[in-house]
Amino acid sequence: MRYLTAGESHGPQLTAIIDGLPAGLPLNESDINNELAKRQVGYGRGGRMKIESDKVQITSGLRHGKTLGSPLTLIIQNKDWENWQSVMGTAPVTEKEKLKRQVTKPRPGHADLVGGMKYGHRDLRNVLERSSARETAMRVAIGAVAKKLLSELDITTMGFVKSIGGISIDSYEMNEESVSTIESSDLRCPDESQAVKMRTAIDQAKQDGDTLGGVISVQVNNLPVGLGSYVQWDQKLDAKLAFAIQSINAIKGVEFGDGFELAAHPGSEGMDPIEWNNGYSRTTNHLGGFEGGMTTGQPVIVNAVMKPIPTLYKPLQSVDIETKEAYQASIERSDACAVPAASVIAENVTATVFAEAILDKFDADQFDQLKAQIKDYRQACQNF
Ligand SMILES: Cc1cc2nc3c(=O)[nH]c(=O)nc-3n(C[C@H](O)[C@H](O)[C@H](O)COP(=O)(O)O)c2cc1C
Ligand SMILES: C=C(O[C@@H]1CC(C(=O)O)=C[C@@H](OP(=O)(O)O)[C@H]1O)C(=O)O
Repeated sequence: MRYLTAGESHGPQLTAIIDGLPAGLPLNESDINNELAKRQVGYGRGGRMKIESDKVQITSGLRHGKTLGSPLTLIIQNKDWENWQSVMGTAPVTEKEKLKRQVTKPRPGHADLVGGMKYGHRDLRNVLERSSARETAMRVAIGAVAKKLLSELDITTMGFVKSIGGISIDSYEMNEESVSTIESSDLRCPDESQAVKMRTAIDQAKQDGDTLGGVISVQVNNLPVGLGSYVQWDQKLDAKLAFAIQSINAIKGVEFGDGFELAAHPGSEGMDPIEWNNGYSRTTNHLGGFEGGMTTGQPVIVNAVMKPIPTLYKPLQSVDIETKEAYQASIERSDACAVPAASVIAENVTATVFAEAILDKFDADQFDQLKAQIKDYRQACQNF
C-alpha cells in the first residue's frame, strides 16, 4: 500500500490516492468521518475548527460498500476556501496585488523562513499553506481506512493524551472504562482529574498569549507476531512507525514502551520475560511490543512529544524578510494547544503503518484471503 496527499490549508480541498488496498474490504464514508470528527475536537484549538466540519468524499476505488482493489481517492473540502479564494486562486495576479498580500514575517518554529529560503518564495504564504497541519486531516482519513482494515482483523488502535504543559497522568490501564473516558473527553485524557488541571493550564497559556505542547501515546492491541523484520535496516517496523509519528507536525521525539526511562534501569528490569500458557506471552511490556524491529504480539505502545504551537499571540523575536527589520509578531488566529488532535493523528498514522505492514506480509489482493491467511499464521505462531 502506498499513498500521497495534496492540498493547501486554505485551498479548495485536500486530496489523497491510496494504492494497493485489497479488494473486498467493507468501507463507507462514515468510517472515515468518525475519525475526522475526533481530530477536530480538542480543548485549546483556535477559530479554524469552528469553520471546518471535515467530511470525506470517496471518488474512486469503492463500490457498493466494498473496496475494488483499484486506487481509492479521498477528498476533503476546506470550507475556509470560501474566505480565501482571492488570496489562494490559481489565476495570475498583478505584481501590486501580490505585494499587497505578501507574507514577509517568518514565525520562529514554523517552516516559514527555511521553506522560503529553500524554494525561493518571498511570499511566505507559499510555504505556510502546505506546511500547515491542515494536511493531517487527510492523513487521518487515510488512517481511518487502515483502521477499518485492522478492525476487521480484530486489531484495535487507541491514541490519547498523557500530558499537557507538564501536567501528566500518573498511570493508566487500557480497558473499556479508560477507552470510553478518552473518547468522551475534549482532551482525550484517560484521567479526568488531571484533564481539569490541563484545561486550566491551556486557559492560562491563552491568556498569556502563549501555547502548550505535551505527550501523546498510542496503544495497538492484538497484532500478529512478526510484522516487520530484523534482516534489513529499512524493514524494521519500529523504525517505520517512529518515522510516521515523527512526520506529524510539531512532534519532536518518539519512544517505545518505557523508552527513555530504560536508560536508568539494569537489563534485569528492562526486558520482557517469556512464558508459555497455551501460546507464548510476556510477563511485562517494557519494550512496547517490538523486538528486532518486529512485533512481539504484545500491545505496541508508542509515545511522542509535541512541542508548543509556534505561532504566538505574544511577540517572539523575528525579522521581516523584506525590510530586514525586527518586528513584533501580530497574528489573526492560531491554536493554543493541539495535543488532543495530535493524539488522533498519531492513532491514525500508526494504523496506517500496521495496515501497510500486514499488506506487505500477506497476500493482499483479496481481503477474505488475507483474513484467512492471518488466522492460519496466528495459529502457527501459537503452536511454534
Ligand atoms: C493538529 C495540529 C494543529 C496545529 N496548529 C497550529 C497552529 O494553529 N499554529 C501554528 O503555528 N502551528 C500549528 N501546528 C504546528 C505546526 O504545523 C508545526 O509546528 C509546523 O508545521 C512546523 O513543523 P515542525 O514543528 O514539525 O518543525 C499544529 C500542529 C498540529 C499537529
Ligand atoms: C486547519 C487546521 O489546523 C491549522 C494548522 C495550522 C498550522 O500552522 O499548522 C494553523 C491553523 O490554521 P489557520 O491559520 O487556518 O487557523 C490551524 O487551524 C486543521 O487542523 O485542520
